[in-house]
Amino acid sequence: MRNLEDELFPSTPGKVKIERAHAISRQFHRCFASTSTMFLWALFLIALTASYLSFQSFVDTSSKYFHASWGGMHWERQIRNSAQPRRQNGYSVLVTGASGFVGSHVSLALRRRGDGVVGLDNFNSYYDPSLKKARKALLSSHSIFIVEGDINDSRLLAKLFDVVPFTHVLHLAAQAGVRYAIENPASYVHSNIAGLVTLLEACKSADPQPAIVWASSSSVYGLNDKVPFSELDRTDQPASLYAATKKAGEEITHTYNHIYGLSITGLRFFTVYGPWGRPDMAYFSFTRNILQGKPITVYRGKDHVDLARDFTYIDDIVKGCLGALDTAEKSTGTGGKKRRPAQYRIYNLGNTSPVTVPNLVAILERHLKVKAKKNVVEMPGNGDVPFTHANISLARAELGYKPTTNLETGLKKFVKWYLSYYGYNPRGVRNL
Ligand SMILES: O=C(O)[C@H]1O[C@H](OP(=O)(O)OP(=O)(O)OC[C@H]2O[C@@H](n3ccc(=O)[nH]c3=O)[C@H](O)[C@@H]2O)[C@H](O)[C@@H](O)[C@H]1O
Repeated sequence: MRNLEDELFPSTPGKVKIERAHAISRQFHRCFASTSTMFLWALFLIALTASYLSFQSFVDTSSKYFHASWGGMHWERQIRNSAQPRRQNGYSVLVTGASGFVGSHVSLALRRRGDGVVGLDNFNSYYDPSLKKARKALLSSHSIFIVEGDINDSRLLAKLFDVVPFTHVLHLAAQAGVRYAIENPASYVHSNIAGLVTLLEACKSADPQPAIVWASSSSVYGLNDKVPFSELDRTDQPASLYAATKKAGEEITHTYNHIYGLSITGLRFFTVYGPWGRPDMAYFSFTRNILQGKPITVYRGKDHVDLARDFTYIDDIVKGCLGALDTAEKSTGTGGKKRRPAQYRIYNLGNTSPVTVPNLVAILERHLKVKAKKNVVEMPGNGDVPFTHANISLARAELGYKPTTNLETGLKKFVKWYLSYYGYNPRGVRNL
């Protein structure tokens, strides 16, 4: 093999001077050419790296701007893990509103029995988001991943269905609260109408289409005075915008069932209460005020008639949700087209034993061992209805729904949780 020295100084005598000069010149050019090629390559690589980095930063920035905190391989892996059932024939359930009161409870129940759960929640500030974050942490400790995002985000929904073939969607994300609709009507339209339609659009296009169980409300019975409320009763007299959006939800879901073959089950929840509940609800805010020695406002109906609610304990509601998921048939559509009629159901999930608001206060006083400072006023015309009372025969027969917790027991459990979560501040309270 010839080495570099042989190349530059050939062994043939006579030609050596000229050839040597040519050889040096050729080699010099070759060397120069290869150095400049290398230099050009280096420049090219630097330019490539720089443009790749700036493209990455553009993607990151736009991803932050357009769809907050989702996307990427790690994120997808978390979604898949969380959705993975841990029992035979288990479900993969997308739970919207998973950091909410009912959503967090049902997610945990599903996970405990071995179903896969992925949560979706926008952590809005309708009430203290730190409570929602605490629920998220609880779910996280049970390996349930919650995506921070909005049901109005169609790209996010499409991505979720792309990553996981969800068998069921438990749709609980909503703008709740009856009286808040006076203050912020647009938020009800945004979540309960537009958000619902966006979610249904994603479900109809998903392959396979999931079966959907979603939260309607006892408020759809509005001003009805025939009790107990049965699913066949009229629901065309809503007393609040909240009720009207839930009623609209029932009609909208019917349309998607009819056109696209989505399997739909609507659950009319009756004033759900319990540990990890919603701070905007009466039993919760009364507890806070009673413990802080602040007055509570108790509404009273016409002719001094007490208001009453069919208060329903969270564990019973969870069983109702599981019963609905377990009896839901598959959706029948594919590629956005219905192949045959799909299941469409609506059930009351109540307790069937209404309690008046003054009685609710008396139970709280007993459990808290503190007397409430009551301020009784005429019910303002802000969306409230005088009473609710569920007929649950249909849910009992078809979902195996059987509530077992009365208000006395349920509030005892709530108070125990409240004191352990928030602690007890005896400043200014008066013992019974
Ligand atoms: O079943 C439902 O579909 C709804 O249930 C719940 O609504 P409501 O039954 O109205 O519960 P909640 O606010 O606890 O008021 C309870 C009672 O206390 C009275 N009430 C209320 C506040 C107050 O300051 N004083 C008072 O007397 C009030 O007049 C009422 O008589 C959910 O919030 C709602 O999101 C929806 O899910």
